[in-house]
Amino acid sequence: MKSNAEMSENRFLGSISASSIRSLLHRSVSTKHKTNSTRSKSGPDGENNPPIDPNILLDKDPIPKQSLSKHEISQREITKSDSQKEVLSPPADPPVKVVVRIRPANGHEREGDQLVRKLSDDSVAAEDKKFTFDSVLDSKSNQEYVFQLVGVPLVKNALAGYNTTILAYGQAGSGKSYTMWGPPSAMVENQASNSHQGIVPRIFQMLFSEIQRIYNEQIGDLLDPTQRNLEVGIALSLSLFNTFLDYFYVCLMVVKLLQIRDDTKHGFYVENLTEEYVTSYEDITQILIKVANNKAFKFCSFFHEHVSCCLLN
Ligand SMILES: Nc1ncnc2c1ncn2[C@@H]1O[C@H](COP(=O)(O)OP(=O)(O)OP(=O)(O)O)[C@@H](O)[C@H]1O
Repeated sequence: MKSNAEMSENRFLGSISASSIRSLLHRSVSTKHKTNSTRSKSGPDGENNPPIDPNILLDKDPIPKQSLSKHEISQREITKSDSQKEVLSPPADPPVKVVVRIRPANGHEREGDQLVRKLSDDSVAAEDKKFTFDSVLDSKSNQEYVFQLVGVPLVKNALAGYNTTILAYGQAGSGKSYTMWGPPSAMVENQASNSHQGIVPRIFQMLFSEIQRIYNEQIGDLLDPTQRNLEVGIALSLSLFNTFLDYFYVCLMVVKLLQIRDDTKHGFYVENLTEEYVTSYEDITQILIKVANNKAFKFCSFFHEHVSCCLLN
C-alpha cells in the first residue's frame, strides 16, 4: 500500500518523479512537507547563482580549449543544444528593477488632480520634482502589459535557476493587490476569461506551461546518445508570506504569529513557516482557498482593514 504522501507525489505532472524534484531542492524535506525554516539564499556562498545541474554542459570545460583544434572546439560548441545555451546565459535584466504603476483615479479622485504624473517611460513628476525609475506605467497600462514587463522576465530567470521575488510597495489603496492578484475572482477563473488577472496567477500559468514545454523538449534529448539522461522537475516553493507582506507585518505586531530570523547559516528565514509543494495551477488555487479560510488570515485582514484604519485616522 502506498502512503498518502507517496500517492500525492506521484500526481506530479503525470510522469515527473518526486525524486527529481527533491534533487533540485537545496535542502531535505520531510514527508509531511513541513520545515522549520524558509531560506532566502540559493548557493553556499549566499550569491543568487543558479544551481549547477549535473546534466548541463557548463562553459567551464574540463578539457582546456588550448589543447583542442579549432575544428574540435566548434564541434563541442555544436553539441550544446539551444535550450542549454539559453539556460546558461545570464539574466538580461538588472538584478533589481523598480517599476512604478500609477492607478486610475477612483470615485473620490479626479483624473486631473493627480499629484504624480508620468513624464516619460522611466520618469514621473511629483509636484515640481522629477524621479527616475526603471519603468513607469500610467493609469492606462493593463494587466497583460504589466505581466509582460515584470512577470515574464521573472519566470524566465526563475527557470534559469535564479531566485526571484516581486515586492509590491505602496500606500493603502494604491493598487498593490490589484497588480499582484487582480480582483478576488482572478485565481479561480482562467486567463482567457479574465483580463483583470494580476501578475501572480499569470506567473503560475506561465510557469506550469513552461515546465511542461521544457520537459517535452528534454524527452527529445534522451534520444541523443551523446547526452546523459536528463531529469527535469521544478519545485515551486510558494511562500504566501511574501505576497501578503503588509498583512504579515500587522500580524507580527499584534499576535506574533511567526518570527523572521536571520543567521549566518540560513540568511533570512521565517521560522515555522509551512511549505506546500504544488504541481499544477489547480494545486495553487486550492492552497489559496485554504489560506482565505484561515482564521489567522481573516483576523489579519480584519485588523488591517479596520484597526489600522482607526489608528491612521
Ligand atoms: N490599475 C488599476 N486599474 C483599475 N483598478 C485599479 C487599479 N489599481 C487599483 N485599482 C482598484 O483600486 C482599488 C484599490 O486597489 P487595491 O485594493 O489593489 O489597493 P492596495 O494597495 O492593495 O490597498 P491595501 O494596501 O489597502 O490592501 C481596488 O478597488 C482596485 O480594484
